[in-house]
Amino acid sequence: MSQQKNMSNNSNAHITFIGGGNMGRALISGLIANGLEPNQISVVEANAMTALKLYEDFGVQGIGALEQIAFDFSKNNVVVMAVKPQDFNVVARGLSSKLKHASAPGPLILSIAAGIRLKDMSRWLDHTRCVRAMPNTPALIGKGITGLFADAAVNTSDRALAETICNAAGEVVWVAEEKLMDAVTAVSGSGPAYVFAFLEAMQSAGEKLGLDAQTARKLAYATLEGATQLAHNSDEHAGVLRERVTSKGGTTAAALEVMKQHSWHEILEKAIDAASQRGKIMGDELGKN
Ligand SMILES: NC(=O)C1=CN([C@@H]2O[C@H](COP(=O)(O)OP(=O)(O)OC[C@H]3O[C@@H](n4cnc5c(N)ncnc54)[C@H](OP(=O)(O)O)[C@@H]3O)[C@@H](O)[C@H]2O)C=CC1
Ligand SMILES: O=C(O)[C@@H]1CCC=N1
Repeated sequence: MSQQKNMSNNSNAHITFIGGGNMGRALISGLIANGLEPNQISVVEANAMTALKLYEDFGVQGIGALEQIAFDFSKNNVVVMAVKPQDFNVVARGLSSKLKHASAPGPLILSIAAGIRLKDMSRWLDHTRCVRAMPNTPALIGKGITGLFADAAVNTSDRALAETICNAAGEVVWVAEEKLMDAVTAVSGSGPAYVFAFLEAMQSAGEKLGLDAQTARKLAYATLEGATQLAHNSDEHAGVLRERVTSKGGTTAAALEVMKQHSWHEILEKAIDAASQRGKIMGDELGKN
């Protein structure tokens, strides 16, 4: 069930994105669709073409570089750090010099960067009003899910503000320990890519069996969407739903047997574990700066 809250209630909020690439764009799209006015959002975006496209599509004003920012540091201000993890340190240190001039408590900083830990971002920013978020690209159509983590220093109203922003992109879950953000990243942050890879394989398998590309695509996409919604709306475990499709000695059993022989379940678990490990390594390495 959707937990979305309408952003139009946040009439004073101003959200500045630093980075308006794939994920920044997806979140901006969700926020605008949820009632935030374009003049409530700014984007600091190094790539002029990316910034122009955001302006054309959403009416959101682009700022070429951090140095050109003139923040109004009122209480509702939020800065979303949406640059690549490798660029985070430099951007955070640049932002830190701006934050020094802010009246307390300064803006809420919401980081969506994979791996970057709160203690490191707080150190680089010299700022503790920080929350970590891990959204995913279905945010573009308001169907995302975001994992959130904040440490005990972050108060209830800041948690609510972070949640409201992320709700514009879809559902929200909080995790109790920061290390679980790597698991969230591995399951749902990266997750759409696994699903798209699955769709690609379903479609190409259909084509190899003689279906034209359009028909194979339609069958694959509708099946994924229908099965996902069925599972979502059901109280039963996905395994029970799977068994209902699997007639004894039938076609599904033949397919599942091949998937079992190739350790499909284990492969997916290993892949998701690799993503989580990568998040931890990125956090360890980038945190040394
Ligand atoms: N893509 C996804 O599905 C998800 C991504 N994330 C996280 O979101 C963050 C962004 O990822 P994603 O959107 O995919 O990356 P992108 O590369 O698409 O977007 C980052 C954007 O920031 C720009 N940029 C780089 N340096 C600066 C700077 N100093 N000031 C302003 N803008 C700058 C980049 O420009 P240029 O291209 O010219 O370098 C680029 O347009 C990452 O930290 C990632 O971990 C989280 C969840 C899901
Ligand atoms: O691939 C990545 O590192 C980012 C984080 C989650 C999705 N994309």
